[in-house]
Amino acid sequence: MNTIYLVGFMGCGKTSVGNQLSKRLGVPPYDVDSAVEKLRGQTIKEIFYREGEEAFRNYESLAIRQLPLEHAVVMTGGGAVIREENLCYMKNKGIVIYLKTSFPVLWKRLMKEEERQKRPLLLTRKKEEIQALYDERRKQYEQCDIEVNTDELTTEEVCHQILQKIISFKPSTNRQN
Ligand SMILES: Nc1ncnc2c1ncn2[C@@H]1O[C@H](COP(=O)(O)OP(=O)(O)O)[C@@H](O)[C@H]1O
Ligand SMILES: O=C(O)C1=C[C@@H](OP(=O)(O)O)[C@@H](O)[C@H](O)C1
Ligand SMILES: [Mg+2]
Repeated sequence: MNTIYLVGFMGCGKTSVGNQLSKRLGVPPYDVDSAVEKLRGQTIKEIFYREGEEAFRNYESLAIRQLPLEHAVVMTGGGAVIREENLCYMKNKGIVIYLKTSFPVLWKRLMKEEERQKRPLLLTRKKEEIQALYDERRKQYEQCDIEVNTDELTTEEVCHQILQKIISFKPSTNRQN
């Protein structure tokens, strides 16, 4: 089985759906944020505050390349696609799935205090700045292989749609090995 990479903005459900999907497929889940935390022995929040976002992006890019290339579900962080080379790498190695969610729905999910506290960008930027980030990143997310709109779906339903869509997915012939 090709590795499945989940991408999309913070709060679209990559971590929750990825955990369910990996169970359904009987393969391990790899959350890139968790891999970075393990690599550095600090939380994402601590890394942002102590070392800065650029350092976090370097660890994130490294973690994506250290994960297995087969039989796995990989949940990226929302900013993993900022670096074009990360998106190219994932598209080349596996199937990239975009969990598409409208900004008002994301905002509602992210404003729960426990969700907000986990995400340094939400603690340091205003709503308009986060919306601008969302608009800016959309172009990158839209280059993925498969899209699933999560607005009206439960995480189980998102998982089900992914399973249906990957059955008929044909990888492009210009992949590089
Ligand atoms: N389809 C969904 N419907 C309702 N709530 C969701 C859905 N997907 C995720 N959530 C909730 O949104 C929050 C963020 O989910 P998470 O999986 O951490 O997203 P991500 O990893 O993409 O940032 C969690 O509280 C989660 O339960
Ligand atoms: O969008 C981003 O830049 C980030 C998203 C987070 O992951 P989730 O998308 O899982 O929240 C995490 O990687 C970090 O806080 C930065
Ligand atoms: Mg996550």
